[in-house]
Amino acid sequence: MSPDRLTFIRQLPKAELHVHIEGTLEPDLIFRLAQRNGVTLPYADVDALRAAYQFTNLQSFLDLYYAGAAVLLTEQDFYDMTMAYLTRIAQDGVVHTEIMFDPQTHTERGVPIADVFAGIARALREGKAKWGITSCLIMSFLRHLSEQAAFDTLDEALPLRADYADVWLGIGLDSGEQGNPPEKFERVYARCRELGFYLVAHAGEEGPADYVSGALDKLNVIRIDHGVRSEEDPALVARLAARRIPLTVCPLSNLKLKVVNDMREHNLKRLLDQGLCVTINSDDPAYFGGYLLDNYVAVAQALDLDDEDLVKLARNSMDARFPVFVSQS
Ligand SMILES: Nc1ncnc2[nH]cnc12
Ligand SMILES: [Zn+2]
Repeated sequence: MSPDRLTFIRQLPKAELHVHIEGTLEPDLIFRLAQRNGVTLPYADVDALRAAYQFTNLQSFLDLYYAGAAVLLTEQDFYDMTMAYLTRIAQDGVVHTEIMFDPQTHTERGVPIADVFAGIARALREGKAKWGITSCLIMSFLRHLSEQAAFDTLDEALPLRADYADVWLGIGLDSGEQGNPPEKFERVYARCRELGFYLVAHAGEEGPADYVSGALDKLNVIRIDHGVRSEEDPALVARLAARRIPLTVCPLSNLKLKVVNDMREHNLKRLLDQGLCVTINSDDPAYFGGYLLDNYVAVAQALDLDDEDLVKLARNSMDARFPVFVSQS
């Protein structure tokens, strides 16, 4: 790509709406934190760890992702991870980020949930002061765990809400999709809705289009994370277009997890052309080979996107921010 085109994309004001903060842990930071915390890793060095990043599907990635997150133990660790991510995206023209985190991954290892919130929020507040990047948190439930475990996590987190009223705005649902339909979390989402959180959920990444309909109908989400398999149901596509339900699509993730075999086959442009509010996101940039700008570049090249498409994608990302941010701007 020409330097001018890259500058054009970098300078578009962009929001990142689908990133797992644990998925921003770069191998060198994993090793540094492991050393600091006395955690032994089953890899000799950074290169050996990076060499293990060969995924065949979502689960093969999740196994490594949860293992990598095991180096996170203290408030400072969560701060360092989040600060590293913000430092990186500040160079890419990202003006706003809505970050998912998985407290259950940490509390089950004995890490206090208060330390998870404190470290991430401290970095987000500093990131706003330093670079003007606005941000918020989406606390996500692991869908391979039970409904009860999600309720327990919510109960543990709620006493912290007042301290993080400026950042904790959303609820999400992630981890292994197959066999864990949205309906499993219908009651938890109903409670979160009563509590006034913005609701999102992963659906239609590896799971069927039915899971996207389920997330809309049973969970009342305002955005769909991924959603690329919606294309298999034309009535659903029409509904997503008519209601302008944003899809937070993650192209490099889809390629690395073999949701698509070749970026040239990605349906992002087809969905965009059908009037859907498609956005571009990085998902787990440390594992999938690129941050937000890299994702824009990868699809621009593979799908031959023109400037109008790129402006539309960036604008969609700003329009699809949580309503409180849209109304402020
Ligand atoms: N792409 C993804 N899908 C589901 N859960 C995830 N957790 C982190 N990345 C994920
Ligand atoms: Zn994701």
